[in-house]
Parts: sequence; C-alpha cells; structure tokens
Amino acid sequence: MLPDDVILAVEDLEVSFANQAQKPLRAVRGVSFNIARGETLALVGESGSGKSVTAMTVMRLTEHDGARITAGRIMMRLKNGQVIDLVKLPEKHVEKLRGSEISIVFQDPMSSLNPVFTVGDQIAEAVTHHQNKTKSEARAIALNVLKLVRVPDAIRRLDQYPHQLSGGMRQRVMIAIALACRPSLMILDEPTTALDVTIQAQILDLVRALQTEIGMSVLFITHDMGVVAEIADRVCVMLKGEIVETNSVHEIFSNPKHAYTRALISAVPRLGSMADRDAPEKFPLVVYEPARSPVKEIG
Ligand SMILES: Nc1ncnc2c1ncn2[C@@H]1O[C@H](COP(=O)(O)OP(=O)(O)OP(=O)(O)O)[C@@H](O)[C@H]1O
Repeated sequence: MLPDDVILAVEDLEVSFANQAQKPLRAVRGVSFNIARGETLALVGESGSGKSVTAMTVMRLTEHDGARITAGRIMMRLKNGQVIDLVKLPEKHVEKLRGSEISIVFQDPMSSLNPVFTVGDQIAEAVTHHQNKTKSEARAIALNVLKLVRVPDAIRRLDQYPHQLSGGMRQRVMIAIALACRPSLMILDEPTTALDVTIQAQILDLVRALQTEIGMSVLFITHDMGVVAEIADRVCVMLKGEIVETNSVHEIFSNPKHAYTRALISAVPRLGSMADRDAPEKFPLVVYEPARSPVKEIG
C-alpha cells in the first residue's frame, strides 16, 4: 500500500531494450523513487543515464519503442483514491490514464503540436478525448487553461496555429494541453532545454506557480543542476541506468554524497563552488549547450 500522501511509487524498476548484436541494453536498473502530492521530484543525470526511459516507462510508452519492463512496480494513486500498478495494466486501460491522471511535456513543442490544427482545437481535443464535453464546453475549458498558463490575449491565441507562436508560447500551450484534464502528476522531460535562458526562467516560474495554485505533483527531467536548484523539492541523481543518490534539494547541494552528484554540481559555474572540485575528473561530463532560439517572445 502507498502512504497517503504518495501519488507515485516506482519500485525496483528494470527496463531493457533488445539488442540483436549483443546482450540486451539495461537502460533502467533497479530504479526506485516516490513522489508525494504537490511535490516536484527532479530526475537528473547526463545524456543516456536513463531519465527519459524511466519517465516514458511511467507513461507505459517505452514498450512502443521495443523496450521490456523486466522487473518492478509502478504504483499510482488515481484521483478517485484507487491505487494501481501501471506495469500490470493492459494498454487499453493505460491509454485512458494518459492525459487524465498523468501527462507528459517534451522538450520540443513543435514536434508535439500538430501544425494544421489551431491551439484551441488541440487543447479541446485533449479535453473531449477524456471527458464528455460539447465542443463549446471544451473550447471554454481550453480558454481557461490557456489563461492558467499565462498566455496573454488567450482568446486570440485559441484560433492561432503553432507556427504563429514563439517557442516559449508553444511550450506554454503544451503545458496547457497536459493540464487540460487536471492530471495529478505531470512529467516534464527537459521542457526548457530548447529555450533561451530568459524564456527558460519564465517556464520554470510558471511550473512553480501552477503547482502552488493547483497542487499537482511534478516529475521534472533535466541534465542541468541549475534548473534542479530552481525547481525541485527532492532530487534523484541517475548514472548509467541507476539512481545513485536521492535527497532533498537542500541536502543535494549542501551535502552531496556521491562523487557524480558533485561533478554535476561543479558543471554549473555558479553552483560549482558548492561542490567538490576533484569530482569532474572522476566523472567527466558531456557539457551541454542548450540550443539558442532566435525566436522573440511575442505578447
Ligand atoms: N528506443 C530505444 N531503443 C534502444 N535504446 C534506447 C532507446 N531509447 C533509449 N535507449 C537507450 O537507453 C539508454 C537511456 O536513454 P535515455 O533516453 O533514457 O537517457 P536520458 O538520460 O534521458 O538522456 P537524454 O537526456 O540524452 O535523453 C541509452 O543508452 C539509450 O541509448
């Protein structure tokens, strides 16, 4: 059974990809964590450490990519209080939970949004997929949710197409779609990596504000300890498919136990003084340069 305040508990999760030439690739190895109601848990680690596979497995989407869950449980508390193991759920049931109980926002809104439908239609579609609403009711919900994610001039935006919005506005629309059916858990997979720094800060502010307002839980995936410092309550550090350290954000930065955690902190110049300077040699990191977008925020 889950403690009352826990929304999601991942227990000893193992996920493998078949690899014809060699033995299967164990992308996620014995991963365990839980997320409380209203909490933001950051999953942090370098490229290939297994963050996205973990997140996509919580959505039960990795099987579509040929992965197999070889062990573990993903216990989820639904909005009606029922607790279920997502691993055991047949696809047709999981499909009903995506968007209504858990939703996910990806890095690149342009590849998630459909270019030929308006913003309003895409949010309304997310609503009518799960709820028995008329077209005009769904449009009213779409308008409210656009306002909730602070899209200025929301009425006009409803009838615009994705290409008419800036990168930051598109990411707000993706968050609006993810929020439309008020899931209790939102997964954000590197949602700000493709945005420039000021827009990134605005999106992080938005996620924080939404959490205070609607009390949802967040699983936030990032490689950037600077972002972790801004957004997380607790942190799981992933390395080569395993979680090597879990702690509160305060403890992670003030008293990092694992050398790899110290290396990640040192990779962020303004946080680096807080961490062990020897660590980067032990765990050389790929240094990320977020793609700078020349798009100017409009409105
Ligand atoms: N569809 C797939 N088929 C085969 N292997 C995959 C697939 N998706 C991911 N992997 C492998 O699983 C491992 C974990 O990848 P994952 O995408 O979870 O890393 P990550 O920590 O999210 O990194 P990134 O930030 O670069 O996405 C990697 O070795 C990756 O190559």
